[in-house]
Amino acid sequence: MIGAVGIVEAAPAAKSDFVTVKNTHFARKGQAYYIAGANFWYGGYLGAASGVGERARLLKELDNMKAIGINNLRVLAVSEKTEMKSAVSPATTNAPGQYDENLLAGLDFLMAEVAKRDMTVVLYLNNFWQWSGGMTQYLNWFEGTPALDPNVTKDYETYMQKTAGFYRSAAAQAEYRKVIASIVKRVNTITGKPYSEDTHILSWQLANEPRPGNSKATPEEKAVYVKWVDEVAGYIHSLDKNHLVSSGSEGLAGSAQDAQLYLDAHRTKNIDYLTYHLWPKNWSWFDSNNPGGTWDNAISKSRDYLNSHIELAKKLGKPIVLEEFGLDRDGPSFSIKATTKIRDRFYREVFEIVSTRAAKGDPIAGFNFWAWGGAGRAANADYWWKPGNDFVGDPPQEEQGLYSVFDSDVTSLLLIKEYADRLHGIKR
Ligand SMILES: O=C1NC[C@H](CO)[C@@H](O)[C@@H]1O
Repeated sequence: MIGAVGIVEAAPAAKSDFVTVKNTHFARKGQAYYIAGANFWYGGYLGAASGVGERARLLKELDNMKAIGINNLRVLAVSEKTEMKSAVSPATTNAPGQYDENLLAGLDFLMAEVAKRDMTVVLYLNNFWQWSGGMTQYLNWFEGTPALDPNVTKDYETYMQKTAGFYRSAAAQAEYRKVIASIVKRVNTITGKPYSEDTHILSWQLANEPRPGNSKATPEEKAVYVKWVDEVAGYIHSLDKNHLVSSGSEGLAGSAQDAQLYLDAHRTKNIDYLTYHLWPKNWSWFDSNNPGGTWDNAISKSRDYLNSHIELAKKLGKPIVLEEFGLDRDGPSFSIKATTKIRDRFYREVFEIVSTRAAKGDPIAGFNFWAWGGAGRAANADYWWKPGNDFVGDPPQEEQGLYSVFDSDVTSLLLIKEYADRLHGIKR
């Protein structure tokens, strides 16, 4: 198309080129679209032109993921500078209104390379946890409360209750919306394409694992959370008519075990599909020091969690994506030399349920395992991350090697490919 000044401009993408929801499934380019995805939180960091950027590594990681059928990446789009040791540095937001263009251009580079491989990306715009600064850092900026690091306080209940105060802070919400607008309305500096026109973005996601409060969240806290999800998702849709919006919820584990709350928070027309996460070890269903004695309990609860959330999606008539799940290496060990027999068995159990129910036509739209470690390697004997170290699938608040799938984990990669192929083969 010749523009007014004779510059050839790309014709706007057809609506069908974007991922859309068709009844209880995703559709893309006239076909049913299933996600065989990876969590790749640091993808934009690797894309930076300097500093933490490692563009050669990024291209290799994308090619290796593509080669095993991974078609979707879940990526951290925004991080906040913080004093907390458990958080990644640098950050895309150095202070309210001060954004790191080098890092944000890294996301541009990632999106340009994702497009070349015809992959899609879910971009999350905040974090309920501290490993990227997140909501607790917003509260430090705008309410003067300390940025809480549960790795230091060892008190998750207090952390969750305080962090949910983010939803009620007008000043924090105003900056959060400013950041959202700066990303959603961003023009990719590599491709020249507005993000709102990028058909390789599958959805904007409110945050990583937003929770209403702690396990004893009050009715008032739950109501604030439901209103926040609806209003922020509506705000994103007001900025971008093309893309889907999701919450980033873990499901019941992130909804104070309250199914009604999970349904109420995702009923709004502003939330296009449901998300859920599955963490048997984090939720104490599985003890990796006693795998034989806890496997049956873990897998039974996991199967129930996997299936019951698909039933909740049916209730709302929306697709659902299992966008996080993981288990640690045999031993347990953080070492890349440790085998992954138990994790592979768990992955297969998860993949079987997801792929079987997707093939049956149930509203499960796919998976993203947590998380792609690829060529990254832990740098320190204690397995903790320090600035300058490789990024791996485990963010800085966890040992580097805890849940990562590395490029040398051949049995895991073959398993992922087997089920990616199965999902890609579903015709609807
Ligand atoms: O979003 C998340 N869910 C679980 C991961 C592993 O514990 C964690 O690293 C991340 O905060």
